[in-house]
Amino acid sequence: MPFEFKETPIPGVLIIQPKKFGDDRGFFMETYKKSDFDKAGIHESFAQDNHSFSSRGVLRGIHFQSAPHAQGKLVRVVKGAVWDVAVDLIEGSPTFGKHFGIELTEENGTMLYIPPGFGHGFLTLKDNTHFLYKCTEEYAPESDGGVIWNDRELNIHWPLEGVIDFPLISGKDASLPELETLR
Ligand SMILES: Cc1cn([C@H]2C[C@H](O)[C@@H](COP(=O)(O)OP(=O)(O)O[C@H]3O[C@@H](C)C(=O)[C@@H](O)[C@H]3O)O2)c(=O)[nH]c1=O
Repeated sequence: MPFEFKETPIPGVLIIQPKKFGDDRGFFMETYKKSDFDKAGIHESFAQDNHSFSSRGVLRGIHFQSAPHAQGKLVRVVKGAVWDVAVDLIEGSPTFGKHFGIELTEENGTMLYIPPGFGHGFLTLKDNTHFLYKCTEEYAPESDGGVIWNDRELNIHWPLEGVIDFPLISGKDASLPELETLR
């Protein structure tokens, strides 16, 4: 199989390592294949592909879309590096409020699958970071939701040291509510 799927401490969140075929020209890799993802338990189909570009120290998140537009996401970095975080925001989940973080870089090519209903955010660790992701549902701004990046209860350790003193965030993200409001 051209992918290695690894479980994380949060059921449903998967680390996916694609296999790179390098040669004199560069490399080739598959980044999504329905049959292999199905075998690994990812049965959702994807409806939208996104690409964002950020300078170093940008923090986007923590975002989700609520039902019926909840989005599963398959995320990766093609240039630069991020600290990527998935947060379980599924009501009644035994791991509600728990998060998983991982470094995704141009070099490691690692991908993360974040199930529908989860929150997602990332901090860019390098300048000129290009972030690509597939979503299982289309953008539905009326279903937009989020949690503030530095929520005390979530207690996410964003690796800001050596990157930036305070992350660059959008006005929208600066006014996101605390986790408590989702209960
Ligand atoms: C997400 C999105 C935004 N937009 C528009 C709305 C707005 O004018 C502009 C920027 O939107 P945002 O500020 O929401 O972009 P951004 O902060 O990059 O939002 C993204 O953050 C990461 C963490 C995610 O997980 C994504 O699902 C998405 O929520 O792009 C679309 O047209 N389609 C989309 O799918």
